[in-house]
Amino acid sequence: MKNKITFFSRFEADILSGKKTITIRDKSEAYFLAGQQLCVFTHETGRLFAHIRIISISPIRFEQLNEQHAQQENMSLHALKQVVREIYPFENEFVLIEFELINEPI
Ligand SMILES: CC(=O)Nc1ccn([C@@H]2O[C@H](CO)[C@@H](O)[C@H]2O)c(=O)n1
Repeated sequence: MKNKITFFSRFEADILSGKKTITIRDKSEAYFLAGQQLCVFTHETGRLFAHIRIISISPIRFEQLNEQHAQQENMSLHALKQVVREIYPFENEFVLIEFELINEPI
């Protein structure tokens, strides 16, 4: 089982400060499991910058994104929808991955 995930580097600071605690992914990344510990890399350069533990993973549709998700992303709901649409222009079905930072290396 793959224990890696990548994020765009513009989200690194929010993840490391604990302000961003969810990510919305398409079904190509639906294989993660609650409890799993992941190494986190930047998408752009593949630099390891964090370790996280998956708290939960659940299906979600674009139109179900709400203010609570936006807060967990540390952005407005409008910005969150825009970001998701930029990354996944044609997708409607996603997985909501909730995570926490961990200190110990895997
Ligand atoms: C290949 C790769 O890295 N893909 C992605 C995909 C998503 N995201 C983040 O998930 C949230 C909603 O999609 C937003 O906050 C984005 O930050 C990301 O960082 N990187």
